[in-house]
Amino acid sequence: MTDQHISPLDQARILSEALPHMQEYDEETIVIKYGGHAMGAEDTAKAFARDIVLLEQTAINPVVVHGGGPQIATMLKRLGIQSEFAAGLRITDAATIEIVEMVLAGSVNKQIVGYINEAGGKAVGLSGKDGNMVKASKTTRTMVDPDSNIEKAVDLGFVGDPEKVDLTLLNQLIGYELIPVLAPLATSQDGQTLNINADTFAGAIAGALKAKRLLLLTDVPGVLDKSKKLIPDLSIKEARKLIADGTISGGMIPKVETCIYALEQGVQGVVIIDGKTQHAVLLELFTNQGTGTLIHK
Ligand SMILES: Nc1ncnc2c1ncn2[C@@H]1O[C@H](COP(=O)(O)OP(=O)(O)O)[C@@H](O)[C@H]1O
Ligand SMILES: CC(=O)N[C@@H](CCC(=O)OP(=O)(O)O)C(=O)O
Repeated sequence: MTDQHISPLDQARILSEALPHMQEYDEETIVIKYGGHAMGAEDTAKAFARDIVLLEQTAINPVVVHGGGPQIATMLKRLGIQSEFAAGLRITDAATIEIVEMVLAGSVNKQIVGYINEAGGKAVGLSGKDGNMVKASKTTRTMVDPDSNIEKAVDLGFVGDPEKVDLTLLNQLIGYELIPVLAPLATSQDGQTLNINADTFAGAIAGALKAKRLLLLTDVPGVLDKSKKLIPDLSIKEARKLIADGTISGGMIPKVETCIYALEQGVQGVVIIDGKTQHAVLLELFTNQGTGTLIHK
């Protein structure tokens, strides 16, 4: 696993340089959202799992929240079920929620758990339904109808916004040095399963845990400007402006909104980074080289 081009002395120096960062995060909780697009290559996914185990080993409490949008899309296509998005959220009917749960809480969740455990960690795969962790209410959104130009309510079906996070189960797991790996599903007050955007879910978990950091791993280097150049840092005000003028669109909107929410809930540092870069998590936390977009107050 060691890089043949780095001398043993340099390896020791690199480890030593990580010490102040390890001390900064000692006993702190860090929420890492692993996006479906970032999960692509097996070697990167395994490197990600190793990074998570390394965090646990250095007395950090990692909590992983994963997505799986592309993986859901592949399964729906295979089954011949059409799927559409409104305001960046999947319109989820009764047939779709079954597949969403099967893919998220089943194959995707168990694969990440498997990789972390293979790397020597003790991951526990759950969804927000377990232990009544996340209660959600059905999402309501309005959109402007292009024909009439009138705002209309869109029925997104079984899609939810987190309302309440119960930390009992998560705190137990963290206390026993187990690594929670969470699929973004929740229960409504009347017991229905709801599909939650994984960024929104990660923000709710990070906010409730008062996490020290929230890392959102995606498939782009961070927030890009109109000429596709990386924006290294962004204030809440600037971020809102970029959403309003359309520079930030699609799946980047819930991501940036999650960052704003998490900051307002007291999470200290929130970044969007490229999860396709090997060891993106270690680079971000244990080196002085921030790689993606830092969003701040
Ligand atoms: N300003 C922007 N900067 C970077 N990405 C953007 C921007 N606006 C829209 N996007 C899109 O957002 C995508 C990331 O969101 P998404 O596909 O939901 O990722 P994930 O699966 O990681 O949650 C990028 O691949 C890109 O196509
Ligand atoms: C309501 C809604 O849109 N839910 C998402 C949940 C998965 C997700 O968010 O995955 P990524 O992070 O990989 O995009 C969906 O069905 O695709």
